[in-house]
Parts: sequence; structure tokens; C-alpha cells
Amino acid sequence: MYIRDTIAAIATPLGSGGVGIVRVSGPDAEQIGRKLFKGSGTKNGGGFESHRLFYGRLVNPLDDGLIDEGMAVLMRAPRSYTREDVLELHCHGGYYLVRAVLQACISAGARLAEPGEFTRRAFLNGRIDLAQAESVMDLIASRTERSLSLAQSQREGHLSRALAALKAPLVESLALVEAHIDFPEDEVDPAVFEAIETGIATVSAGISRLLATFASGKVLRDGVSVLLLGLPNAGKSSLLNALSGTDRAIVSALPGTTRDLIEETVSLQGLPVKVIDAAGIRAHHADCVEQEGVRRALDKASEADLLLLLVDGTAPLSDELLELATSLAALPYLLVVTKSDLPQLLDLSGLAAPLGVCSVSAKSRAGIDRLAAQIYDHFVQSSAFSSDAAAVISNVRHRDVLVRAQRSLQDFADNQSLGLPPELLALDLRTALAALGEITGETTTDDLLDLIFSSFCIGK
Ligand SMILES: Nc1nc2c(c(=O)[nH]1)N(C=O)[C@@H](CNc1ccc(C(=O)N[C@@H](CCC(=O)O)C(=O)O)cc1)CN2
Ligand SMILES: Nc1nc2c(ncn2[C@@H]2O[C@H](COP(=O)(O)OP(=O)(O)OP(=O)(O)O)[C@@H](O)[C@H]2O)c(=O)[nH]1
Ligand SMILES: [Mg+2]
Repeated sequence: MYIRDTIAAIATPLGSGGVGIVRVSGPDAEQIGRKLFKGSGTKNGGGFESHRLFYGRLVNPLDDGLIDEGMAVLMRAPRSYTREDVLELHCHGGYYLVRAVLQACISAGARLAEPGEFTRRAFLNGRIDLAQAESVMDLIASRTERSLSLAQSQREGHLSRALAALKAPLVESLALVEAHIDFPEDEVDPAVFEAIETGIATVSAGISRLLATFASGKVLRDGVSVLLLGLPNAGKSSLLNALSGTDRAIVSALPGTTRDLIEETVSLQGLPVKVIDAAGIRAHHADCVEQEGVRRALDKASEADLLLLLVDGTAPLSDELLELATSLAALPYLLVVTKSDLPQLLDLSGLAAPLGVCSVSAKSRAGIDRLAAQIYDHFVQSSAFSSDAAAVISNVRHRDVLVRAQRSLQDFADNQSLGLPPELLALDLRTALAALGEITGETTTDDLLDLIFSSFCIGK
């Protein structure tokens, strides 16, 4: 990929919208702007004043034919998103219109940007590091306040700074080890060994602390799925509606109402949760459609991150329910007793509740918030955030890199106690350092960058 050329892409979602933006970055951005934007303010001085929005006409550079009325801004390097000259063309947000503006940019000499290429250039040109570039995608993908604030914290560089703080003692220890490569061991001051050991222990503890945030960080970023299972009429669809505050699923007094899987994503205290409602489980189906629904429900059971077994609190415990609970034995579930606003006839003794019990009413909403909190607590360990609230890892790539770095530090400790020569010890520390550098992108390869940025959307 050449960074000398000029790229263009649609920056706004495709479809109808108030405004659509086409973004151009690279050395020809200004020239392209002159070819296809005719604005009153840009005429006389013969060009764009940087960082100023102009009103004018967007025209086809091939024949000067009108495309749209629009606005344009040129942001001269290095004060731009990519640190290159960036041109933005703002037109009406029409499906065809925005494409026509993009096509005009291509006609004027730009090339279509690859997915994530604007952000990749921001990284390659040193405006942001790799962890910050990755956070841009998380920003776009986030659906709850919590996942957004995780992404913002990473974009602001909290993770990068935490890593820098780990690298410093590692670099110092490496310098000490390397300084003693040429000296036989008995000439080395024992205080030096101690300094190295302390340094490495600090780094190792810091890595462990970051790794401890991963499980919670990942679920807050990516969300989880929760499957509602139970006998027909247990109140599954009513609970889906209560948790989501919608009328998403049909509720009726007829057992066997729901057949398809019905999903709705809700935010439970900022945790993105995909709640899945399913057919009630029973052996004697009304018809083959219900039978298929039951099959799909049970299939989903092993896939979901958490099962809620819903039990109608107004009915006595049935053999069917015991059978269902037993069939789930290998999959831990949270037992949810429903319809708590009505007189309760259910005796729970004899029914296992591996993850606890809670009682709710979809009708009065009693217990709904407590259930939401229980689901949240099941996935998010608040302890992971209490100590070092700023830096959290939520990305599998970062986790894998930290595990690798930790392993190299362990190798260092093992090799040191074996009395191996400092050359080898230095190698372990350098490997750890290089691994840490992969998160922020000091050590990286084109393949890694291709992998990361290919999952971006075009135009970002
Ligand atoms: N119209 C528009 N809105 C947008 C973006 C954009 O590209 N265009 N952004 C795209 O993601 C986001 C804003 N992110 C940006 C980040 C940095 C710079 C930038 O120019 N930074 C320079 C200069 C800062 C300055 O002028 O002081 C720098 O940091 O060197 C611009 C946008 C969200 N909103
Ligand atoms: N009073 C009261 N009635 C409820 C409550 N939850 C559900 N119901 C009633 O119980 C019946 C069954 O509710 P659904 O939510 O359709 O039950 P389901 O588990 O989805 O049933 P299927 O889709 O047939 O498996 C309906 O008549 C609901 O109005 C509740 O909290 N309180
Ligand atoms: Mg239902």
C-alpha cells in the first residue's frame, strides 16, 4: 500500500440521511477539491483556506455538470485526521448522490480507500498508536455507555500509558543485564541483581493486573447472550419484553405461542446483552412447527453465554419441569421464578439452582432490576476495575500479546535461576519488550496491520 497516493471513501453510512460526507486524504486532496468544488469563498484567492467550511456546488470534474449543492473543507497537513491533506465534501445524504461524489473524486485522481485506511494512515503518520487506532473501531461498534467509555479511554491513551509504564522498568532491567554481559558474575554488585529482579517483578505484576481486566473488559466491549428457557407459558416472552422495555415478542395465555428464536439487545447497566426468547420446551408438540422451535431452543442452549430457566411461580412443580432441569444439568443456569405478582404455588425444594434463584414479575416489574444486576454481576467482576480503573484490556489480541510477554518474563526468571549467561537473559527481556510493543504498534508487521484494519469499515 502506497502512502504517497490519495485515497477517497464515503465516510457516512450508505442510505438516506441529512448529509453525506466523502473524505479524501493525500497529497492531491486540495487539487481534487479545486476540480470538483466550486465555492464562492474559494474562487478569488484561488484556493481553500485551511479548516474553513465553504458553501458551493459539487460538480463532475469530467464535464463540470452539477452533482449537488454542498459544502467543503480542506484540512492541511499535519492538522488533520491522517496528518495528510484531508478534503471533506458534504453533500445531501442520498444513496446515489454520495456515490456520485465519490465517483467524481475517483475521476479527479483519487483511489478508493481500503477498509480502515484513513485510520491506518493516522497510525503510520504517528498521530495515534495502534491501540488507539483499534479503539476507533470499538467506538463505532459500541452500543452501550459502558462499552463506549471503554473505547474512549483506550482512544485517549490510557492503555498506551499503562504499557509505557510497564516498559520503562523493563528497559532499565534490560540495560542492567546488558551492561553485565561482559563481566563475570562475581564482579557484579548484588544490588544490581536485586534491582533487576525488582524491576521484572513490577512489570510482571502490572501485566497480571491488566490481564485480570480482560474477562470483564471483553464482555463489556462485545456483550453476551442470555437464553430464556422454560416450559410453555412460563413467561419467557413477557420477560424479554420487560427486560428490553419493548413489545418485541408476542405474549399470550396459549402455551406454545413462541416458535422462532427472538433476539433483542438490551443494555443491563451498560453491559450489552442479547436476550434470546425461544419456544417453550415440551415433549408433546402441537405441530411440527412447534417441534422445530423446541429443537432450535435446545440447540441454542449450549451456545448462549448464560441460561435463565424460567419457572411459573403460580403452578406446582411438575415432572416436565424437573425433567427439563435435569436435562440442563451440564449447563449452569440461573433459576427465575416468574409471575411474582400472583399467588405463588411453587415449591422450589428439589429443583437445582446452580447459579442462584430470583423471583420476578414482568407485569409489576418487581425483581426485574435485581435480575438485571444478577446477570451483570455474573459477567463483570467489579474487582477487575476497582484498582486501576484507567487501563482495561478488552481485545483478544492484546490479551494474547500480554500472555506472551508474561511468558518471556517467566523464561527470564527460570533461566536466571539456572545461571544461564546474561546474553540469553537479555534475549528473554527483549522478547517481552517486543511483545508489549505489538499492542501500541512500535513492533509490528504489515500482515498484522492488514489483519487489524481489514476488519474496519470502508471510510474509517
Ligand atoms: N467532519 C468530521 N467529523 C469527525 C471526524 C472527521 O474526520 N470529519 N472524525 C474522524 O474520525 C472524528 C474526529 N476526529 C478527529 C481527530 C483528529 C483530527 C485532527 O485534525 N487532528 C489534528 C489536528 C488537531 C488540531 O487542529 O488541533 C492532530 O491531532 O494533529 C480531526 C478529527 C469525529 N468527527
Ligand atoms: N400476572 C402475570 N402474568 C404473566 C407474567 N408473565 C407472563 N404472564 C402471563 O403468562 C402467560 C404466558 O406468558 P408468555 O410470556 O407468553 O409465556 P412464554 O413462556 O413466552 O410462553 P410460550 O411462548 O408459549 O412458551 C400470558 O398470559 C402472560 O400474560 C407476570 O409477571 N405476571
Ligand atoms: Mg413466548
